[in-house]
Amino acid sequence: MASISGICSSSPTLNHQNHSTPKRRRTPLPSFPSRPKLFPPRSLAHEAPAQLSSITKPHHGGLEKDSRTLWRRYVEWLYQHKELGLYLDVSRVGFTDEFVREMEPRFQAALRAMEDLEKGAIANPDEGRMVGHYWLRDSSRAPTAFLKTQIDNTLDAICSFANDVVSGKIKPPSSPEGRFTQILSVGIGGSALGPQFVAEALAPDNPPLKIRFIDNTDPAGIDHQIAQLGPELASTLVLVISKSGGTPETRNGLLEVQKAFREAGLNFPKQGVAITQENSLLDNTARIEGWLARFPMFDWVGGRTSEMSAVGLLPAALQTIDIREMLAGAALMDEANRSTVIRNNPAALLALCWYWATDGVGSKDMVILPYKDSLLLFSRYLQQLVMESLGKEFDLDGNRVNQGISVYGNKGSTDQHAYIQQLREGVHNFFVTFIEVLRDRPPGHDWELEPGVTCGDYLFGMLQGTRSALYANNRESLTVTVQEVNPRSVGALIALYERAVGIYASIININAYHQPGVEAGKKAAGEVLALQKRVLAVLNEASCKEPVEPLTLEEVADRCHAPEDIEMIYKIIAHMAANDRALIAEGNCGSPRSIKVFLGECNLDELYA
Ligand SMILES: O=P(O)(O)OC[C@H]1O[C@H](O)[C@H](O)[C@@H](O)[C@@H]1O
Repeated sequence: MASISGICSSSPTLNHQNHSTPKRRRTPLPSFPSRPKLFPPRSLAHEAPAQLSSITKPHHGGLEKDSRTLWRRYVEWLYQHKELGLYLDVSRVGFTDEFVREMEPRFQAALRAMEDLEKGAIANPDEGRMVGHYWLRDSSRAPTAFLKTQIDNTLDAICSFANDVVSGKIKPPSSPEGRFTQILSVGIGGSALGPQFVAEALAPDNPPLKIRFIDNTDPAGIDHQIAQLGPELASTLVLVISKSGGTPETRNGLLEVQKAFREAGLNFPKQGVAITQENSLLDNTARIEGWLARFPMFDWVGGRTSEMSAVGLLPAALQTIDIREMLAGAALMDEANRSTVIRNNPAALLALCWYWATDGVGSKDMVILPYKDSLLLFSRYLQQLVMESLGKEFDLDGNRVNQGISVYGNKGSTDQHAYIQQLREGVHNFFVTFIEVLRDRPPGHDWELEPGVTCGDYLFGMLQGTRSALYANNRESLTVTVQEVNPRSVGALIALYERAVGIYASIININAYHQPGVEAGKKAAGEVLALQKRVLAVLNEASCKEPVEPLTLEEVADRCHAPEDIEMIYKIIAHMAANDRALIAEGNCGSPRSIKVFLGECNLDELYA
């Protein structure tokens, strides 16, 4: 049985007295008259970002290649958080001193805005909301006592519930094991990506409860998860996670899982947990149906920054991941990111490099390359955090900017056998962020597969070799180094990127905390389903005729009063026919007929042969 003491062992508040202010190590270097200019300075427009794209970045004919100069730059700019053991190396990004000087005022303004945000300002003006994910790891910073109490009580409830489940005190009503052995998480976007990343990074090899995810409305994917659970459905704790409580994919997943419970003769509410905003559709459903537990999400926590809320903390705690250590790591990183000195503020340093590398307009992609299997999902997690925050059509002044930075990557050295070829020699449309983990194996577990060389040495060599090879061909990179993958370092990494995105968003003058674009997609999906209902009604009516009245595609479109949607109508019919959807004929006109009767008339091969 897993030790339950490890879940929420340490004291609830941060041990502030040993918080060491991050120090920059200065190796005394031979003095030289002035720092070598790595690039001709480039003027930076201070106008609205709309003009930013007019900047013509000086052709990077070549980055500085002298090794002694690079060593000096490495030492000069290396950020170290001694207590976290986290380093940030920006030396392989070629920004100039002039660039840093020119950006200083904008960074000071961004850091002031971040300070206001943490004090409870309406930092999400489009939705009129505060932005409070930083309060989740240091509730003393919440702007009101009420919010602080909510945060603390929720954390205590999470720890208590998780301890009771893991210990078997809370158990499923009827399961051979007599305890919960599985977690089925149903959620999407920020209600899945954080829990998935953290599970992959931190779950023990044999956790007391193994987690799996339904994060889509794909029937086959849902069937696969339920089939893999098999009889263990009876000992599965189902977490239904949705901040809004109304996301269609999550709702569909819930309905499908509840159907599986019915068919297995199981009582879903006794194994269901809801994590959602209070009084949401999901919350009310869970309350009325008497689910096992409900945990709140707060409107001032966005989906993509919810890993330190119940969304991420409950699934992690149920896997015996030490969530208070995650929170502590994030809090230490938050503290470092409040420095007003750019070079002592790792999040500001990241944002500075992102701006330089992408001209402040996203001209290059962000390739995330953790050289550690357990961090495989970090890039998927960052895709939402970075792209849903920065990918915006308008800035805060209404200028059309079409901003953003594209993110991709998986893990090294594996990706060296996939796309690094293009990075090394091909189109130069990216910069790389290496995530380096110094410890290869737990102490005493290392093994030399050849004299003096371990597997981890190869991984280290591959990372360093790739960094050098890319830089030799003028490809810029950052390196974030942690000692090992543990709750504290994962918490710190999450906090580092949450803050860097927030600072960068201020620099480019956009709202990082709303997502208007996704509503458009949801609306369009609703229109397709509404059209499908009209198509079915038309075909049902026609199928009542004896003999069946075959309709042409045009006739179906006309009867749907949607002649302009003829292509979508064809796709709808083709999809339904591929799934053998029968027409449930209205009234009592015979047995249901296959929709294929109509597809014949609508077959493109015949129609437009
Ligand atoms: O947690 P939910 O309300 O179900 O939302 C799930 C996801 O839906 C949308 O895609 C939003 O853009 C995401 O930010 C959010 O994480």
